[in-house]
Amino acid sequence: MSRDIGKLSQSMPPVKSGFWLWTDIYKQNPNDFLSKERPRDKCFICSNKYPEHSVTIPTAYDCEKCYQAIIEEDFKNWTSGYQEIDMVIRQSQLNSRKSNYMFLEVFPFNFGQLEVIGSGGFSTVYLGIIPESRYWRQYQYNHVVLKSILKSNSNIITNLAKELEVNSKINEDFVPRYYGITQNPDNGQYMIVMQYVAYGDLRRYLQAPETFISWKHAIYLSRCIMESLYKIHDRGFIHKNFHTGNILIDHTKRPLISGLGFTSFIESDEVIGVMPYIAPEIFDLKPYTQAADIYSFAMIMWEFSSLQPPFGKFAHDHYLLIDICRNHLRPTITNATPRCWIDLMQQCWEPDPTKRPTVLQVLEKLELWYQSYDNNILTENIKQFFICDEERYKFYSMEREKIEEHYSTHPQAIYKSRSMSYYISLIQSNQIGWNDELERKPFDNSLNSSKKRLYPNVEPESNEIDITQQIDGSHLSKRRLYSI
Ligand SMILES: Nc1ncnc2c1ncn2[C@@H]1O[C@H](COP(=O)(O)OP(=O)(O)OP(=O)(O)O)[C@@H](O)[C@H]1O
Repeated sequence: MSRDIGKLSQSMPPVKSGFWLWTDIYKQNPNDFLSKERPRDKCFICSNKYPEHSVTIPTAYDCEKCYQAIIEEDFKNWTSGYQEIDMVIRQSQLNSRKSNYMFLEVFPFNFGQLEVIGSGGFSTVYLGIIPESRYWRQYQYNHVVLKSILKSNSNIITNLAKELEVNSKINEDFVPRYYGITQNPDNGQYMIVMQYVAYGDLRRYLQAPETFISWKHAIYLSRCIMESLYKIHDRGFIHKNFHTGNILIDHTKRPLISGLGFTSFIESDEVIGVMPYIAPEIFDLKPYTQAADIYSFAMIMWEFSSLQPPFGKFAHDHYLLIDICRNHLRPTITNATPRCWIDLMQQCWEPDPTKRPTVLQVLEKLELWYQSYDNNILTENIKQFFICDEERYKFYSMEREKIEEHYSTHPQAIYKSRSMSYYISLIQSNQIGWNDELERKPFDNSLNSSKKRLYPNVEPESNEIDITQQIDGSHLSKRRLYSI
């Protein structure tokens, strides 16, 4: 998994950073291109004065006008085969100076032997080696990731162009870098070329044998995730498919948010996602709001507390969905969870989206806990995190077999994104309306039905702890909480 962490690419040319096109002028005579003899305050090609600074070794790239001209001149030398995609790539190259040299390109299909490293609901993900390029760019590793798009529809090219555009525009270090696009000549399939993120997705990271997720680390990761979500919401975006498979952990153990622009692959009003992370109102055809991402985050919080994916011991079918939407079933809270974490999580998974906190409110709490933890300020909350850490140690000191059993999921628990259209139509055919649903309902048989479908091998018995009393004001029916 941590293939070549820390091993930087050996193949970088010894020139300045940024967008660098291997133009003929450079290839034929690098000395001429990088001459020290030229004037340092104006462009040696067009004689325009540089805005404020003088440069040490003047190149054609120091002048905005000539920079654009060189890039434009090169447009005739490449194409993806589709004008729509070419336009997005061209724009990213023209903007690259302003966007911290984030640019897209069309790669020849030359990535060495590809190795499958993951798959999502709509894609297979491969690892390949850094390809040859017309440009120079700084890579973190010798590898890049190629993502093939499995779902084909009539708009595949438009959608691919949209995905590239959204991701190149975000241009922040909390998303994995998109490098461009390539096409496999054997089957004509298009693949997105992107940054290789060393530790893979958060779900995998949480369960890796070498990982120890202390509460402090859980708070740190949650805080970074919410910081990124804040930036996404602040720009008016909604992620819409926020789950631990879409959060990648880089070599510094910092989370990156992937899957943005993902919904562009979907027919406009189709709901796509992983059932336990989708806010219940979405199944009632309410519009996506930022509060839906907050609900998904509650599930991620639960995953940090239990070290299991939500509803992992359940089949992800319409029985579970009815329990979630109509009976407000939520994952069982483990007894090794600090009170403040439970409170925040419960606020985030409120059935009524208007009662959920905003991303900023969540972020403020996480920041406060992180700072207190880091500075050893022993508030009541922090003491609880310390106590719960002791339970963590006990969990991690169990035999690996038991730990694996804890992680195991029901064979019909599906953590890859898929269309929810079928389930939505079932929910819609149900007579219970959204407003009735918000009334506090007694536990009903349908909940028992999904309980019966728990994965038989992993149904916990001996270590059940009933802490229903601890859940203040909960409208949830009696829940059994399992120690980890
Ligand atoms: N840039 C990357 N670097 C390393 N691993 C990656 C990268 N992108 C994806 N992966 C791995 O491949 C898996 C599948 O990724 P993909 O984006 O196709 O699906 P996903 O994120 O699980 O989303 P979904 O199922 O919602 O489509 C991820 O969960 C992760 O383990």
